[in-house]
Amino acid sequence: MKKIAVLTSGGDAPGMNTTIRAVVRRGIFKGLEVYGIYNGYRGLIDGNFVSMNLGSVGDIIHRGGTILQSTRCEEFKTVEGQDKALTQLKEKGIDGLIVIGGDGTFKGAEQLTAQGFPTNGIPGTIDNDIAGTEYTIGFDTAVNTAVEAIDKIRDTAASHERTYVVEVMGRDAGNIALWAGMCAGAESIIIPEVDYDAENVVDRIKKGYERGKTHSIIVIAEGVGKGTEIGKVIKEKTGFDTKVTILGHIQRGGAPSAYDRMMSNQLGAKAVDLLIDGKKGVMVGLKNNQVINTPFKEVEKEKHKQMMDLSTYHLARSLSI
Ligand SMILES: Nc1ncnc2c1ncn2[C@@H]1O[C@H](COP(=O)(O)OP(=O)(O)OP(=O)(O)O)[C@@H](O)[C@H]1O
Ligand SMILES: O=P(O)(O)OC[C@H]1O[C@](O)(CO)[C@@H](O)[C@@H]1O
Ligand SMILES: [Mg+2]
Repeated sequence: MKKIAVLTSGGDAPGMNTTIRAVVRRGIFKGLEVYGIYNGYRGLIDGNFVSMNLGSVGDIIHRGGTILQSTRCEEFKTVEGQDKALTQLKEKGIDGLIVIGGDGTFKGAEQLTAQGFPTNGIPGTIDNDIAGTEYTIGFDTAVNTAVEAIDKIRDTAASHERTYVVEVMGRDAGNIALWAGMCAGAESIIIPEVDYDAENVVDRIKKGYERGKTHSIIVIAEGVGKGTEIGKVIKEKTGFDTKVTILGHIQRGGAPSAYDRMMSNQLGAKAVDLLIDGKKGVMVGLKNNQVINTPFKEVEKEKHKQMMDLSTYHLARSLSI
């Protein structure tokens, strides 16, 4: 292994830059040449490669976003697209690839691996929805952003005796909603992993007002449906002044938290070390506080929904009566 390349793909996540830095610096430390690929799989197909040195990743450890840019690339899902990518890697003399992204990104990496190109993955997505790891880079920062926002909403909600529905990100997973809802003391948390019971949500709001609460906060994961629809139902059924706030992409930006930076460094370096040791076709991850690796095939097979530990959800409910 002499030359490796790194790319970021799918939705960006705080910590991607720290991870790029870790990959580049660990690679150089281990005597490798390291290339960056711009725009994820799009840049891989187009041959948009750049040579990276120690200075290329200076002053990015604390920055949100990704200096390599990220895209969603439909062409890469086709055999023709993957062939073009493999030709580029061959022409540039690259021996190994590291992809930073989410579940979709690893499906792509699995294809490259199946076609014989050594590829490893690092989980980078705010959703924390990847099987084979208990943590994905960016989740902690996103949750903290959501909690900070909900704390602010609570101030104004209390002043005006309002009910707020706050929609947070999570395409198919309720992890951000669960953590942010629990940490911000939401009355109800609505996530795709648990059947939505509108009557129960309304009931909890009414009971809260009856015992003198001045506000209610309902956190909903976007994967369940539109917060605006739920807001309408709550308003109709309670008669309370109900507002809806969609936090949106604010959750994807900002400086990575210390925890995200630590994970970026640990997982980034491990992905490089594994390639050097000849271990390929795996995603690095965290289990029981240990850095582990899981074959892409298994990452795909396991369903994240079945992995979610719902004890946290039930605990949150018991604390928000
Ligand atoms: N089945 C597949 N085969 C080949 N490539 C794929 C496949 N699925 C996804 N990809 C590639 O990975 C890219 C990123 O996937 P996707 O848009 O699902 O984001 P992700 O990696 O899951 O990240 P996030 O969910 O955090 O946004 C896609 O645009 C596509 O190029
Ligand atoms: O930025 P885009 O392409 O609209 O993607 C939004 C999606 O990406 C994520 O932020 C990360 O997967 C999801 O929570 C969200 O559904
Ligand atoms: Mg995904």
